[in-house]
Amino acid sequence: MTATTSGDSALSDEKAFALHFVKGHGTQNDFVILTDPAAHLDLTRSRVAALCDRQRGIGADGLLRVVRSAALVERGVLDTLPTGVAPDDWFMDYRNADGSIAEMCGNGVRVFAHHLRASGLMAADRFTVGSRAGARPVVVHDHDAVHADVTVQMGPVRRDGDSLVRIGDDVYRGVMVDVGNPHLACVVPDLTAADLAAIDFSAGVRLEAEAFPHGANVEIVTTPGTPDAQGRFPASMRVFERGVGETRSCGTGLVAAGAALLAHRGESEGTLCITVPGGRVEVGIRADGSHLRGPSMLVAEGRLRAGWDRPER
Ligand SMILES: N[C@@H](CCC[C@H](N)C(=O)O)C(=O)O
Repeated sequence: MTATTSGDSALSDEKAFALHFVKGHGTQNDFVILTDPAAHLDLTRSRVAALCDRQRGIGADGLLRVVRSAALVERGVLDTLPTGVAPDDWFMDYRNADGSIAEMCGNGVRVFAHHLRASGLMAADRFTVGSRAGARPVVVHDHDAVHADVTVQMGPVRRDGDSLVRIGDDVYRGVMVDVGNPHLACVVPDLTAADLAAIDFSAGVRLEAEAFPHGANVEIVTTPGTPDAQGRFPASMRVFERGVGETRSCGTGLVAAGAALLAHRGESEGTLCITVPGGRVEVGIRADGSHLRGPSMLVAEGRLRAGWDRPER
């Protein structure tokens, strides 16, 4: 998987003057969306990091490139199409705020699907979004130009044993969960909402390197409460994302937390309603897959100016 390097594809060339972007978020996990069907943009790590920087660029937790799946293979960005992804599917080419590539982004898929519907790139409410972790079927329950309610089928959830993370002087034990990307989901008995809010992520998180050779996202979660009228277990979560830092929500992290919460109850299937700093999302875990349902907002759009990524004079 390599980035394209041809001279006609730089984000800073004359074509970039007309490069349109949309800014959106899913429970305040925010993204810059660039529509680039034929994969002409050269998304180098430093350009993505500059664009996502909240001082130097537009600012976001991540970047979503809207691209035809086949184009990524033709341009050498992907070696082959991931499982279940068809050449004509729209592909969410996801990058973290530091410019690194991640396999999947659950909130990103919700916002991506909303953008496809709101922009007219997709005419149906049910379709499949390609990701590096494979095909992700979505349902856009309702939408307008700004708001949407979207369900994403998040695929299999694999629990891989236990590990720990150090945050400041505290040690949290958790379950290693693979949702296409790696997570350590720590359910902390007796943790109150106030305790959760008081956790200090400012010095980052320290994982066991042998458990996560490629790093991981870390979720700290309260134990599940009494089910609501729809039978959904409530819980609260904060997350520290690989390649980003603390974010106000993380869709794959919510699914990982859901699996860990159910395991904590001695169960393998169920539905949860998890509160994060940026809002509330429904998570369902079943033997044959998982889902994430929640809001998406598209809040702004604009154009990048040519030369935006050149150093200051
Ligand atoms: N915010 C995302 C996850 C994005 C990728 C993650 N930071 C990683 O590196 O795995 C989500 O909503 O799932």
